Amino acid sequence: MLWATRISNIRFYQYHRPLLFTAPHNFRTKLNFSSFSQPQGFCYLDEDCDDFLPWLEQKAGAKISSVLSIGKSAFGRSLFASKSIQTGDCILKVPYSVQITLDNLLPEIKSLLGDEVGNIAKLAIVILCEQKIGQKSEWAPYISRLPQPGEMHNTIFWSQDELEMIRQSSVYQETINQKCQTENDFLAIKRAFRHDPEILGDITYEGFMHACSLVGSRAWGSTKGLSMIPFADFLNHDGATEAIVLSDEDKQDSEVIADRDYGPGEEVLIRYGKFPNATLMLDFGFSLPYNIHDQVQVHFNIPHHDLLREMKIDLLQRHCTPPIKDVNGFNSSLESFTINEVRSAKGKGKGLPQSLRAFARVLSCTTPEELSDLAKEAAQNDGRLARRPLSNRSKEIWAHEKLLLLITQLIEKYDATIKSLVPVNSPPMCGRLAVRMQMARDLLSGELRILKSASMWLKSYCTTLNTTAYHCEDVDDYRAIPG
Ligand SMILES: C[S@@+](CC[C@H](N)C(=O)[O-])C[C@H]1O[C@@H](n2cnc3c(N)ncnc32)[C@H](O)[C@@H]1O
Repeated sequence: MLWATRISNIRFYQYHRPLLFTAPHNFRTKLNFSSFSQPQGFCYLDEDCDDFLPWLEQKAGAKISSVLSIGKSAFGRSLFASKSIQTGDCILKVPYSVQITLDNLLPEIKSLLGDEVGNIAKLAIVILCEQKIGQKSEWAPYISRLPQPGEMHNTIFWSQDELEMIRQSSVYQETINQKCQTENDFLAIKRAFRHDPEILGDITYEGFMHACSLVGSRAWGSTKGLSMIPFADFLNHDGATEAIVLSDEDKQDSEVIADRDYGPGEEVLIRYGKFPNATLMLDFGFSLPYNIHDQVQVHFNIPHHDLLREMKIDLLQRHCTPPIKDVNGFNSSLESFTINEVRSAKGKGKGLPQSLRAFARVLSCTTPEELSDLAKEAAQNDGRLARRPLSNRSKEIWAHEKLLLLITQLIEKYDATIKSLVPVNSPPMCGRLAVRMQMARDLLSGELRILKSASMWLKSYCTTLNTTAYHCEDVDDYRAIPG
């Protein structure tokens, strides 16, 4: 599903859709298995799916799983242990031959679609073609089990009023970008099929958007491209687990290895990726109440009234390393910065991204000489700009107080928005709105938590600068995370 590069910068965005990510099979040796069992959801077998695994195994001509059953969870279908599972057991193997990939695109359709149509859209067309032929489709038992539009909460389906709840977060803009991309793909497909109306001539934008969201939330990306992996895609997500979907090129299958023991009836979860709630909401239509991978995007501008604005922009651009990508491929570029939870306010541990602090130091310069000193210092070191504390204490304090002010303002806005969200149990709240409001609350409180941790760190740093003798080499070990 997600190898995620999320749009993170309104000015510099390019559209990369996250997809579930399969790791190569030998990745299993690196997993750090925990062996204790935690109680999880109980299994309510999904009788509608009794025939699903036998059908898929017959199609594959191979055993896929003898320890998992499809059941009902609080979040749609899910897989549950049907017998005891031990840490390290292979719990399912889905051969490539029963996965849906771009190879399933009919040649007459493939030849009509150019490169302007993305792979998610192309795989969505495969799904739409199979939906169109209904029970005659060789994939009917799978296609008929996919969630219906009304069951999905990806932010692309949210109304403008619902989106207003998350305007504060970067996911708002990302949703608009994703809608644009889907519209562009739809128009390109309509153009491609205009002379052959019998091929999906009746395709609607709503149907296409639904199919794209199904692919985005259930397809895995690997070296062999994008694939929908029936049965494995009934597994729900837990951001803390180590179990992921692995690809075995030699055996030509996708596998999952248990990262802990499970008792019969326990829900088995995997990790789709180390995704913050913003990504989970955009691409999967859910959020976690407490997400350890949460992060927040902040935007910082050089004011137009700054007399050195052009010089500063020029300097930053000359020293701008290629956008740093974190583990999920998120960008941290010139004026948009990704902040992860800052673990310690006491000088040790991870601090704010260095790129953000560097930006603030450049901003603090008031003469061309100061800017040129920063450029010289960068040339004498590793080439990166303003990574060391400024030699002038007041400027170093000013730069960090400026950041603190920005973060404090954001905290106030987040606080106000969260307070404006009506408690979920206050009637009359319809089901769909209640779910989306809770997602908005999870998202904003997670981002607020990150901002508060950054604020604590900055306050502590400024206090240190104000209260101790200033030797910029000493504060240099007040660690910041690379970025
Ligand atoms: C790969 S599918 C998993 C199977 C899905 N539950 C079903 O009914 O087919 C991914 C979807 O499951 C749901 N989901 C997975 N993990 C979840 C979680 N931890 N909390 C809420 N919803 C979850 C979301 O709707 C997501 O888009």
